[in-house]
Amino acid sequence: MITMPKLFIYHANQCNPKKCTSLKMAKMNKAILLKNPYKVPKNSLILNPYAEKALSPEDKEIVEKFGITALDCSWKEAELMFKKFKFKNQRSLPFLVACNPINYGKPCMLSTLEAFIAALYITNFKDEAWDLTSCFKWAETFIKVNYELLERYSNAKNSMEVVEIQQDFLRK
Ligand SMILES: C[S@@+](CC[C@H](N)C(=O)[O-])C[C@H]1O[C@@H](n2cnc3c(N)ncnc32)[C@H](O)[C@@H]1O
Repeated sequence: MITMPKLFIYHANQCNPKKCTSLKMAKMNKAILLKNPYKVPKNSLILNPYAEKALSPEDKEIVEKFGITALDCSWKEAELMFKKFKFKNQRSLPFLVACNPINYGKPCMLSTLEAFIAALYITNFKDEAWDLTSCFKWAETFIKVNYELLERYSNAKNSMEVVEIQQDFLRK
């Protein structure tokens, strides 16, 4: 049985609504859309590409208890947005390649949907990660292309080991 952790999205309204993965997730009842950044649940795990600490399986408890939050904004505004709001449990995702049509093939610039899929997979909510792939046709490809890395990250003990796996992969 699937027990999807709560997924929150602060939606900054900077997207093309036809292509926005967050709006689709909300429409499919996979995530809760927040219009006010101050309503972001303060203990949830915040997906921040600029955070110093990498997400690891050690974060499973936070995810289970408080859920995951992403900030859906334009990549042009993203760094500034994350500086503006002070969140508690901020984590970056380790090296993974985007498979969404806008940033296809680019490392680390994941869509909100891909970021949630990766976070769930690495914290060992794998069935839940696969379940989210129903939102877009290309989402399954994201897991398939990154499968080896996602598996390795999901077997790491902690954030340090996740970074070691990433370094080892990038060296080769
Ligand atoms: C910048 S928005 C762009 C969203 C795009 N409009 C869409 O439709 O998916 C993507 C969000 O996903 C999360 N995200 C993406 N890549 C990430 C990474 N490498 N590490 C952590 N979070 C990431 C962050 O919350 C980020 O703000």
